Amino acid sequence: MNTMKTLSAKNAAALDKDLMSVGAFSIDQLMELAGLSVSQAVYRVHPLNRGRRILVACGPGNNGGDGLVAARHLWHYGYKPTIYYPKQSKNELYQRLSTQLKNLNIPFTEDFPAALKESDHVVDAIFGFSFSGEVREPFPAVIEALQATSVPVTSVDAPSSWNIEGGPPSSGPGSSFNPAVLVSLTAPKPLVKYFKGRHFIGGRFVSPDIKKKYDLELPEYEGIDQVVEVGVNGQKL
Ligand SMILES: NC(=O)C1=CN([C@@H]2O[C@H](COP(=O)(O)OP(=O)(O)OC[C@H]3O[C@@H](n4cnc5c(N)ncnc54)[C@H](O)[C@@H]3O)[C@@H](O)[C@H]2O)[C@@H](O)CC1
Ligand SMILES: [K+]
Repeated sequence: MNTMKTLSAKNAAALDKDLMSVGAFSIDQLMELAGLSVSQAVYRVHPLNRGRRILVACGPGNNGGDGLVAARHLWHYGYKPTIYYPKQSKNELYQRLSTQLKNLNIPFTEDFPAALKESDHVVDAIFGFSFSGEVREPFPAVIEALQATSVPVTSVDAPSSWNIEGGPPSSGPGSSFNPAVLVSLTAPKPLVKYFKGRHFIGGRFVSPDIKKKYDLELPEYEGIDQVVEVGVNGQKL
């Protein structure tokens, strides 16, 4: 069993606020580091020779922003990302992240099933720690497609549709969704105990004070790495 200490949805949100107040980080900085971590995890599990076509599914919040950042880094590594971003935020930060991708001629698609058929790997950046309730439109069909596909999926912070504390929903979209890879940002959320697959921690921005305040148990990052692989199939590495 994975016995790592976890961070509840409520504490994850409080920690995020602390990073941006006492921590003096801007959201852009945190998102850049989160997205960079995700891109490094994808490079580890899916090196270029396994296929370059990466479909990045982005939701309406910061989890989606992490996906937009990851897509840009993946392009620079030599991948061919495609973005599915059906609920685009009007917030200036997201508009700039989208423009950065368009400046690299990275395509945006509205047809998720067709794009999935043409992909070698998927980044699930739809929902993170602020997800709650039942999946609303237009995402139920997307979650259904993710759980049915044989294309490997890397989920950012949470498998989208899973309850942050309770894991996969008991029925409906997501009830049999098991991504191959999970990148927990800052620290794992309680849902990790239901996750089977390769588990990474990313988001290398925690100070000793924050680590102490939230009683975090964080792995040692090596050298210049932005991710640490901590478990596979529920077993600690
Ligand atoms: N401190 C950290 O660890 C950091 C976390 N970041 C990311 O930020 C995420 C949290 O971001 P947010 O708080 O913006 O929230 P999320 O991106 O988790 O999701 C919120 C969005 O999803 C929508 N939503 C919620 N429940 C829904 C449902 N049932 N059906 C349809 N839509 C639903 C909300 O209306 C909102 O637009 C984290 O999971 C992580 O990916 C990074 O960007 C920055 C640093
Ligand atoms: K996600």
